[in-house]
Amino acid sequence: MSHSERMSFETNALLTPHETLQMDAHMSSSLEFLMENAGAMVARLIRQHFKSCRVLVACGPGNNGGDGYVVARYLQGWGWPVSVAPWKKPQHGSLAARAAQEWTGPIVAFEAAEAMRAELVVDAVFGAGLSRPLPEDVVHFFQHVPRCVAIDVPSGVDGVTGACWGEVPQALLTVALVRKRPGHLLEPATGRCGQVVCVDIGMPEEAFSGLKARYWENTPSLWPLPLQYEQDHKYTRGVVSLYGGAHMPGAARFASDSARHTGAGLVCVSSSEEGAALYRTVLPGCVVDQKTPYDSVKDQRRRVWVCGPGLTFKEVESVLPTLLEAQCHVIADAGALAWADGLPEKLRGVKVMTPHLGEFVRVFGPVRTSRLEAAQQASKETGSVIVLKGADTVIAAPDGRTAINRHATPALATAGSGDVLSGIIAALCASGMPAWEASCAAVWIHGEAGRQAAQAKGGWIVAEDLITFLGKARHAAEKSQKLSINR
Ligand SMILES: NC(=O)C1=CN([C@@H]2O[C@H](COP(=O)(O)OP(=O)(O)OC[C@H]3O[C@@H](n4cnc5c(N)ncnc54)[C@H](OP(=O)(O)O)[C@@H]3O)[C@@H](O)[C@H]2O)[C@@H](O)CC1
Ligand SMILES: Nc1ncnc2c1ncn2[C@@H]1O[C@H](COP(=O)(O)OP(=O)(O)O)[C@@H](O)[C@H]1O
Ligand SMILES: [K+]
Repeated sequence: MSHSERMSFETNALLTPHETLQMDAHMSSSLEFLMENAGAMVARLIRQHFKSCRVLVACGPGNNGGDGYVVARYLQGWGWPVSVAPWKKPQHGSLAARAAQEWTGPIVAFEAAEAMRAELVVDAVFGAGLSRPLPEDVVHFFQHVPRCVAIDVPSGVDGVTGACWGEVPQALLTVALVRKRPGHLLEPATGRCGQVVCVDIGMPEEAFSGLKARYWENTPSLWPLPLQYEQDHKYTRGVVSLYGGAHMPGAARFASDSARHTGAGLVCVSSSEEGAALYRTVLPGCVVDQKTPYDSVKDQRRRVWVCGPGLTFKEVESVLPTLLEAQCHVIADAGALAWADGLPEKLRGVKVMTPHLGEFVRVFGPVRTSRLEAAQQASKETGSVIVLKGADTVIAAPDGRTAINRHATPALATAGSGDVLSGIIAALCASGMPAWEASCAAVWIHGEAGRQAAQAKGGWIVAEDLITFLGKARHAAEKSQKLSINR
């Protein structure tokens, strides 16, 4: 197995059900051993999280159900009162059927009355590969469950998109096997999973051979940040440019301050005569000029641009086409996205787009699949990195790599927070990071700054607070990277 293959399935890689099936096919002779380990690990976690109580294990006909029978056997072995409720029996001769045969304890009907009698229900009905609506009797059963622990996912969760095939069980704890799945990190599934704990079931390394990770949880090990060197000067750190609008200077201010606080060597702001006078006063740390976009792009150091925060349609119209023609690295947000209302081709050549869902729909039309797939599709079609913002921000690259970020806080839901993000992305692009890595890193640093600011300020912050924590947030990412290298 090559180094890059091993790296690509590091612990922050996310496994799709399809990849799991490929692994299982590769490991067919060890599946019984893996199921035994999976069941044992889930049982151990239950013992860690709960006191001995009446447990009902709800088992489906597939391998998820097979894991359930093993859990039941372990808990019973430790003296817990356990029953199993099979939704449907496993197919004769299957792996799950063998696990079921080894269960010699009580078997009860799969019905709501049994669910109500239990103090804890283990959901081993369906795993993450379910691709049709939950059967009604399963929904009805779980409506009467007091406390629930789910194996793999709560039954009915789509392991890739995080969509729910109907009313899925509400788990307190979800046990992911081998690696988390994208769906564990995406709404609405995240809200149904409770705490997600990933367990090692002894999957051998060769099971990953031939597989290439495409999904990752956004963590600092995904994107090495450039270091500071003795010989650094402002131009080696990178220059960020932006066009400052004459009507909403706050947005340009947030983006430019954020770029500076994240480490950009220099931030240049071009504006109209009226705007430039204002920006000279409010942005003393930036170089402010009245150059036309046409003249600005002649300066080869000014390759990275934020376009959109605080700009009107007319202002975008007067700037963005010139930047794209000059093949500048453009981070398009806010006004630039509104300018492309229903016409994503107007943004062709943009390196990174940072829409929230409303802006995304405005540019690309209604989301008919899932947010995840829609972002991936839009990225593939436009050739831009799409940062689809939200509590579960999706960062999709045109080549299919997709990161999901949960390193954030609801404290970020404050006006100007998006402008801050575009400034961070620009600073990291200007430092030489490729667009997808820069975007992932920026989203993480943004989330970290939000968390630190919220902690310092008692939970309620504004965009200005966020900016003051960006240096510390970048440092936290660097520290985490050093730790993972030394591990
Ligand atoms: N490598 C790993 O990570 C390991 C993973 N392991 C475990 O494997 C689990 C995945 O197992 P799995 O592939 O058998 O899927 P799972 O969901 O159990 O069963 C699907 C079955 O349900 C049936 N079915 C579905 N919907 C239905 C409906 N509406 N009405 C009727 N039937 C319906 C469906 O029928 P079919 O679609 O064929 O008609 C099929 O028979 C995973 O979650 C994890 O717990 C471990 O064992 C160790 C190693
Ligand atoms: N509930 C939340 N949890 C985590 N992050 C959030 C939440 N709400 C908003 N954010 C983040 O805050 C930022 C808001 O951006 P945006 O909506 O563009 O704000 P604005 O346009 O006012 O600057 C995004 O990065 C988004 O991911
Ligand atoms: K399940």
